[in-house]
Amino acid sequence: MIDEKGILFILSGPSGVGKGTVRKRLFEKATDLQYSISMTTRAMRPGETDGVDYFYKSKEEFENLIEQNELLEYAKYVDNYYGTPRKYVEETLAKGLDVFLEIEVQGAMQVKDNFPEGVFIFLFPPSLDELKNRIVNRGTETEDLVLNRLKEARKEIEMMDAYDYVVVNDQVDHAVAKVEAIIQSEHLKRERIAKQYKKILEAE
Ligand SMILES: Nc1nc2c(ncn2[C@@H]2O[C@H](COP(=O)(O)OP(=O)(O)O)[C@@H](O)[C@H]2O)c(=O)[nH]1
Ligand SMILES: Nc1ncnc2c1ncn2[C@@H]1O[C@H](COP(=O)(O)OP(=O)(O)O)[C@@H](O)[C@H]1O
Repeated sequence: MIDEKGILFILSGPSGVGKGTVRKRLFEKATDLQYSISMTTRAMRPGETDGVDYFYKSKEEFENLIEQNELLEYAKYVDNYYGTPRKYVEETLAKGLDVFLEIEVQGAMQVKDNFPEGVFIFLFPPSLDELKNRIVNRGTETEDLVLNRLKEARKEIEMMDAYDYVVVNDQVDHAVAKVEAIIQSEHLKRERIAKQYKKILEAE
């Protein structure tokens, strides 16, 4: 059978590289992708909406979701849990729609175990100095945490080999264009495979 499921795209990379920024810009343009809204225990920030930016959960609620195997992956990040709802992803893919995840690296590696056929995109900083600048400028971390994040980033960058694509986030628009090109080329690849499969069937 030809796989008529949608494609799962995973955008990941070190903290501060610009995952959220690139994802938001992409979704201002792309309409065919379904963004999987994550669950989190972190507090809602001003301007955020429950069910739009995240589904906000208490620690107890989140731990229940883990126990009931409701999460495709989850990770602890700065003392808060973040996770991807399994049902939404599986059901949306089954409808033939593409799903897009924007998650940190530990979570992406768990998705890889469950969905090796997913398309894994690693967002890469132009340099470690620039990564540091972005973390500092974002202003959400103390100096100690910035150093911690950079140490983590070095380890995360070593995981790059597990990904299908690497996109340098030099300028947001350039990075978004590259992600769009990846999505388009993955579709073409699918179509080509489906055509070849049809030919083989017809020849039989
Ligand atoms: N593993 C995992 N990471 C997530 C998920 N949702 C968001 N993240 C990541 O969690 C990190 C923190 O996100 P957030 O609290 O919104 O703060 P940000 O640092 O301003 O983007 C980012 O690296 C996100 O990519 C998820 O469902 N699973
Ligand atoms: N291409 C870019 N050039 C300059 N600054 C950027 C770029 N992409 C993101 N940023 C900035 O870097 C900081 C971290 O971006 P963010 O999207 O929060 O990263 P992540 O989601 O990977 O932790 C933010 O202040 C954001 O505005």
